[in-house]
Amino acid sequence: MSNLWLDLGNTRLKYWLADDIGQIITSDAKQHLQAPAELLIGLTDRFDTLAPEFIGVSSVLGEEVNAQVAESLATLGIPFEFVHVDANHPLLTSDYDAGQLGVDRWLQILGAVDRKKRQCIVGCGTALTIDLVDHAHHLGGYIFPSIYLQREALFSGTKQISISEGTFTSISEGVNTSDAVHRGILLSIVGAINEIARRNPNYEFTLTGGDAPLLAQHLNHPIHIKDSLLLNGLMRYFDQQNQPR
Ligand SMILES: Nc1ncnc2c1ncn2[C@@H]1O[C@H](COP(=O)(O)OP(=O)(O)O)[C@@H](O)[C@H]1O
Ligand SMILES: CC(C)(COP(=O)(O)O)[C@@H](O)C(=O)NCCC(=O)O
Ligand SMILES: [K+]
Repeated sequence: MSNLWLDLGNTRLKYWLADDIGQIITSDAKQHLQAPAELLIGLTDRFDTLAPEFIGVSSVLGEEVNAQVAESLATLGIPFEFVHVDANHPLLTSDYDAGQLGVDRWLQILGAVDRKKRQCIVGCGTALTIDLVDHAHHLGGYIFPSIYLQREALFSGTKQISISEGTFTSISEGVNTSDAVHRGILLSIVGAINEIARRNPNYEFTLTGGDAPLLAQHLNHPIHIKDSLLLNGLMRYFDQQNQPR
């Protein structure tokens, strides 16, 4: 008995194949280059051989793409279900507009939620999200452009800044355009997360998403990195056996 869990984000398609006690058998993350349904078709042979009994899907790609993805999944002849935010879930309540909250943010919170804790969940994906959860009640949060989106915005929004390569490794002041851009962008995100931590001293911080390891290096307080938080949320949502790691 195995299940396939899909996370369709704005940059990458992630999938995990897990057994019925939530142990990961195989997983992968691929940039879908704005063609997730086509990428999925390319993966159907792999999914066929993995032969899951069920496919749980998280997608923030909108109804049109979701319909294409559903069409690709239907060719597998395996039951599948897209997750929708449940404002009255037994494990989690929220002040956020349930019709607007990204299902990935909601599942990341569901994957971490602990009613004995005050938690800050930071999603480090195409958009960077910060969500505050007080004893299993979601207070709300913030959305920022990721470091890459910020660099693209500077590139397209200015005449003289044509920086499109480079690494985000320091928040010390820069002495050339490329360093000033990369350090300024990194500082904007790291500074925001540190400010949220300063304002919420007794919150436990958990980072997830592709950029979590990069950002974590520059934070000046203890944090947890959990790269399978959304997966935990999917398994909890579909009521699979899994212990929060
Ligand atoms: N322009 C880019 N150049 C290099 N890597 C990028 C770029 N944009 C995104 N990425 C990488 O893709 C990953 C996106 O993280 P992920 O959590 O999968 O995002 P999402 O869930 O939004 O698809 C990150 O690891 C990030 O480093
Ligand atoms: C904020 C997001 C774009 C993050 O998505 P991601 O970076 O994981 O691709 C996604 O959660 C989303 O589309 N949210 C809808 C708007 C909201 O949460 O208010
Ligand atoms: K968009």
